[in-house]
Amino acid sequence: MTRAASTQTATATRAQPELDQDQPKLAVSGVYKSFQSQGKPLMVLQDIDLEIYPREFTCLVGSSGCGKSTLLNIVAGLMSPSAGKIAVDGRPVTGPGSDRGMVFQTYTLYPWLTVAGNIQFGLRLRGMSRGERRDRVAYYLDVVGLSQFADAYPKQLSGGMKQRVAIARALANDPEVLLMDEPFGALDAQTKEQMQQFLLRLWRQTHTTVLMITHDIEEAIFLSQRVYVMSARPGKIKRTIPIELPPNRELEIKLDPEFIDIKRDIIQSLHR
Ligand SMILES: Nc1ncnc2c1ncn2[C@@H]1O[C@H](COP(=O)(O)OP(=O)(O)OP(=O)(O)O)[C@@H](O)[C@H]1O
Repeated sequence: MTRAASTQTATATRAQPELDQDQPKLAVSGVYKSFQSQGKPLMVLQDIDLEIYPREFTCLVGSSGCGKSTLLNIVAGLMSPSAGKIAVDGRPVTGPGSDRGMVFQTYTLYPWLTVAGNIQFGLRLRGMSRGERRDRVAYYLDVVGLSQFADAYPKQLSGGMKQRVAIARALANDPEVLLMDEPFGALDAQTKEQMQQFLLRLWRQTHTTVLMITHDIEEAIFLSQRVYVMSARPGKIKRTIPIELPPNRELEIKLDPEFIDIKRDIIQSLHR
């Protein structure tokens, strides 16, 4: 088999794994988190339970300071919970791991590496052969529409392009779950909408399981199958809202009465 063919096969295998839809890909059970603030405990998360199923795109919304990033950092293994458990495919999370890819709001690309160098950084650390790395980088550059920019440096890219590289870098490591913390928060309104369309198309192509934080309620509805609404501190899951819109969504759907009803419902939940 040629290398290109073997990459295509590997990619097809990644895109359509055997799935047990009854088993959550990511399970968060009874998570609490307190910090010490001015000598006193500050409870930030209280009894958080989440179950995210294979291929689901889910968003977490909540007011500023309610503990969204804290929760995502705990799921990423960057912080320990005060109580409770996290599991990916039933395996307990005890620290960071390649089963969870992370994309942050601020650009976290290595400025001294090219776009291709950034995407293959983790693959090199994992000891992947040069040929495999080259194929995988080419595949993900194509997926995010940046093949022409393989040799460019981050400073030569727009904000939206940098985030596409960050997403490609996370996906190239084949994570079981993609975690995103306000990935489009720093972009202007128009680029943000382009990125939402891009991310939805990408998700339809790869069917990665996603947990994303956003302040933007329209963004959450547009992208998700399910939206979790958190209460103000201490953050609890106040509501879980299934988004029963068609999977093939275009931006115009944001003007649809059904979309607006869901938005009103989420806003009222946040204010209640
Ligand atoms: N390391 C820390 N030590 C003490 N307090 C912390 C620490 N990290 C976060 N906090 C506090 O925990 C609370 C939740 O913070 P977090 O960043 O998780 O909220 P958030 O919902 O993501 O907010 P935003 O939407 O504004 O980003 C805040 O009051 C914050 O000040």
